[in-house]
Amino acid sequence: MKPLEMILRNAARSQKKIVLSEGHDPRAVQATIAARKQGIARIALVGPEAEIRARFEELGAVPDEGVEIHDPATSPLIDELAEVFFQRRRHKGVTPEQAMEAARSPHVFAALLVRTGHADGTVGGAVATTAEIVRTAIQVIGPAPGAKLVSSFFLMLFCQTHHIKKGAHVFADSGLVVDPNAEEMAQIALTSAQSYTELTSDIPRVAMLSFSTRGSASHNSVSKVVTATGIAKAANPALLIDGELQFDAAFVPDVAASKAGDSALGGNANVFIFPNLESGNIAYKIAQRVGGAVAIGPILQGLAKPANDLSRGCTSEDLLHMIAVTAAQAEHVLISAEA
Ligand SMILES: CC(C)(COP(=O)(O)OP(=O)(O)OC[C@H]1O[C@@H](n2cnc3c(N)ncnc32)[C@H](O)[C@@H]1OP(=O)(O)O)[C@@H](O)C(=O)NCCC(=O)NCCS
Ligand SMILES: CC(=O)OP(=O)(O)O
Repeated sequence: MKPLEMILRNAARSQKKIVLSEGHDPRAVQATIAARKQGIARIALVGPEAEIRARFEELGAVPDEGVEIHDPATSPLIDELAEVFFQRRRHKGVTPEQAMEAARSPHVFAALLVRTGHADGTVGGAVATTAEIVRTAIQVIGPAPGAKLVSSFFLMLFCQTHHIKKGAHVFADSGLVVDPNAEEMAQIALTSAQSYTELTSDIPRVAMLSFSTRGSASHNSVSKVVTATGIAKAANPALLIDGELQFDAAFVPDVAASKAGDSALGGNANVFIFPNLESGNIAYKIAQRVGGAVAIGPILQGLAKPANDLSRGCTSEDLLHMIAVTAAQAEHVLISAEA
């Protein structure tokens, strides 16, 4: 089964409640209608109620029983949520009044719904910037137990006829950590490998990317990738990981044979770890806009509960896919908690 079909099918089976923090955006309402029609998830839309209802009317639809609308301005949950925010941020000098003001912001309200168990995961960022969505997720939901670094990845689906290699690939970090040091790059690799397995049920093959393969160039940034690879290998000796490699040596078996004949990846990596956000963000947009890949993300990893971002250039279909991915992550949070 194709990875996206599998993710959509698993989401439909789990029936999670996913919050969209930009509930008034036409793409959010379109994605809600599609998610309900395909039975992918229950949806909570956060935003001004009148505007959200107007969007449904414009689309000739009405919210069904699987859709909740939460208007922070009138919500009966606001006191409970503001108190939770206050308790989470009082050590930073936040006052109860400031907590109430923060809780009325749709992104904070949505993250608080997840934090308090009123919903299973949240999606925003079709309008807001990544920085706003990520800061809210870190502050309200917080890192998973034992996780030091929150990072992000794109699930890249190569499914066009011209894609020689089809299937799901991970590009990380393409959305969040701007300039990771070696320790952080190793952490991104380890978490991304785990995310790949969670979403595809497949074995991760991790390439640590650089502009150099096996010492073909020498520079501090190349050394960083070599060190990061060593740290990740030491932390998880069973992980199939190699670096430093250029993208062609990680993706094209013939090039791998000539540039890195000893590589255990053999030019068949499926998880690509970029040395910094510049390369990761630019690479995903080129693969999407020139290469025709489906790009789902930025998917956040290392959080206690799922909270995901979008590109402001996203379509309602991208949002639908992100709802399904968020539901899949929520299912894994549940499984880990039960284990
Ligand atoms: C995500 C981002 C906003 C965090 O930036 P920041 O300036 O460090 O944020 P702040 O200093 O306000 O930190 C907010 C909190 O998050 C924590 N934090 C920041 N980055 C973190 C990370 N990667 N993992 C875990 N915690 C993190 C900080 O420790 C801080 O915690 P505190 O408030 O409890 O002290 C920043 O990394 C960023 O702008 N990234 C690029 C996003 C972007 O533009 N991407 C391109 C488009 S996708
Ligand atoms: C992920 C990303 O690049 O987001 P945006 O396009 O909104 O900046």
